[in-house]
Amino acid sequence: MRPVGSKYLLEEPLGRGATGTVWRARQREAAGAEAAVAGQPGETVAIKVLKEELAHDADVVMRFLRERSVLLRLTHPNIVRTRDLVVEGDLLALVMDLVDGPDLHRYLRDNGPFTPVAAALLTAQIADALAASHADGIVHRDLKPANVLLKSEAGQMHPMLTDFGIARLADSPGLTRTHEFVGTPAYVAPESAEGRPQTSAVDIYGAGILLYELVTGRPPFAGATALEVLHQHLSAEPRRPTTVPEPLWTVIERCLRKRPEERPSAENLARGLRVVAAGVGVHASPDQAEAALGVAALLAPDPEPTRVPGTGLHTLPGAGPATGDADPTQVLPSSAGTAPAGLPAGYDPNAATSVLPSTGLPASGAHGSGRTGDADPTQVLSAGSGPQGGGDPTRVMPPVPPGPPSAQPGQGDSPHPWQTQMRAARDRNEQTQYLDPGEDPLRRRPQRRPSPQPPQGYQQQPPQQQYAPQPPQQQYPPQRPPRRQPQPQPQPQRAPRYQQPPQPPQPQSRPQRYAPAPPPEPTPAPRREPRPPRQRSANPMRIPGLGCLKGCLFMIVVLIVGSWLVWEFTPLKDWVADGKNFWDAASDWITSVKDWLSSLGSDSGAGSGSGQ
Ligand SMILES: Nc1ncnc2c1ncn2[C@@H]1O[C@H](COP(=O)(O)OP(=O)(O)OP(=O)(O)O)[C@@H](O)[C@H]1O
Repeated sequence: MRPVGSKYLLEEPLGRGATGTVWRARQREAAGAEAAVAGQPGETVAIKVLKEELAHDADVVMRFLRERSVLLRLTHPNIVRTRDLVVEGDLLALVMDLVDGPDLHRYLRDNGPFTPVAAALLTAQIADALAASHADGIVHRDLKPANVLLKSEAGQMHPMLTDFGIARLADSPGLTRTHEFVGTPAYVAPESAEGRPQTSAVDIYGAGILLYELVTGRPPFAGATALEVLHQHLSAEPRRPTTVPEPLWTVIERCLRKRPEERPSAENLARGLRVVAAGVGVHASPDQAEAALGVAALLAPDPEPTRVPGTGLHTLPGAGPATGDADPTQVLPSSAGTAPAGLPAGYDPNAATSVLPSTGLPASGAHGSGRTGDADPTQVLSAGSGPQGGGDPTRVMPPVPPGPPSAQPGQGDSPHPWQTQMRAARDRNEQTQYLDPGEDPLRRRPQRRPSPQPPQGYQQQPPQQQYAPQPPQQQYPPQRPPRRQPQPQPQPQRAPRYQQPPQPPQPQSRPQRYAPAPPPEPTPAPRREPRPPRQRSANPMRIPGLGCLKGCLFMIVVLIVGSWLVWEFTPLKDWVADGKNFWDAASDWITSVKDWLSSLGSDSGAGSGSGQ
């Protein structure tokens, strides 16, 4: 078990996606005031540990901190609650409520399509969640069955939308660059595929695709490659399957309009779906059936859709201006339709969250695995590799500053406010105690960078410079346009007439704003003492195979040579041996010593003999 911060212990991985790995985890102690939910020791939670390249991206880290209050206050009965955000070293993690149940993608694969009534009611709840988040200024941008978890409650399936804000966090210039989009090909709205400005209407498009898939078992647009699928989003009209009742088709068709401004608002979608569910069931009264047939009147668009900041800066080559008025039937370049080399056959359009380039790049092999280890992959395709692809799909691309750096508060000598926050967030977490690397999947990662040093000032990265991932504190993200101010709106609790029991009222807002801590003194990271070089023996001679004997031999040789030199080159030999050379004198001494020893032996022998 691996600790995350001081409050949580990772127990087992539940699944892996494009942005990270989700773990079942346990709370060690109650979280601090900065968490949305303090929790109890022993409580089980789910923790999404963001991928290393995200955690290393300064822009993502800053956004993680900046959006923490937004993510933490987003509460709705159909949204998986984010309880806490953890920054520990260079690890970023979202602590969520654990949902005990399959995700919708897996459920659909195992159980087949839903009835029209069930599909409409389930999607209505997802639309409720979208309405709440859109009202709070948050667009999901990656709505798909894999991001809907099915919580079992009193024998009912309760859809819970998850991964809120993740697309926004992952949509970093460092990872995606501006001419790409984040999303899953099968669920990507035409405007996202084209790089036009995105609004909350992209989620309605995703909901339409999801609804189609719920009643038919497959998404409406398929293809051998991700780009073929994108091509269809842009140009193909969905066909109504015979099993889909007309009122439900009306809703699907309106959600799948190419023009975002023609799609209904999330709130109207939810309302329309409930009317449809009431009117297409076997127990529907004539009035209800009549109302369902007139559902189109309920599907009014959102007059003020929530914008996704920073989108629509670039368009596809040949895709028209980024004005939102581009011809919705305009298609991707012709390279889009081909299946470039290296693409695995049987591309699963449902499975992948992608960062796709705008021009002919294939969907490469998936790398993730779902809870069951099946093909529930996510992929991040490399950008700018051209139609041939072949780039490292998870490559961290150089950040592209949108313009010349403007003087921002915090730039210069004093730390940026987000740096202060990040340092404070890191300080809150205790040092990780590491497990045996073989047991800890988090440690089986490529070489980690040295721990970031506290900032001393803002270093502007030259735009053309090859990007070497910088410690997060040393870079400031480009400034984004201000987000729409959240408007706390009471979510009307509808009384569903089917299956779903009324939802208990939820506390709507709990704005736990993250209070910036006073800037701590920049303390240099403790330097590790360099290890002394390993010595295999105390003897510096290193004569292989001789061990400690070599030292003795060395000393004997030194003594002999030294004695010889003294003997030969000083008057010593004349004083003590009448001018004999060294070797003659030495042999005389040895003979004398031997004689003396033998005389000692004979004396002791005679002594013992006389004693008897
Ligand atoms: N809060 C949660 N409780 C229980 N299980 C969860 C929770 N969140 C995610 N999971 C499980 O973890 C798996 C992986 O989640 P993740 O969000 O990373 O996958 P994904 O949606 O396929 O990824 P991505 O959207 O990044 O491509 C999911 O399939 C789901 O089964």
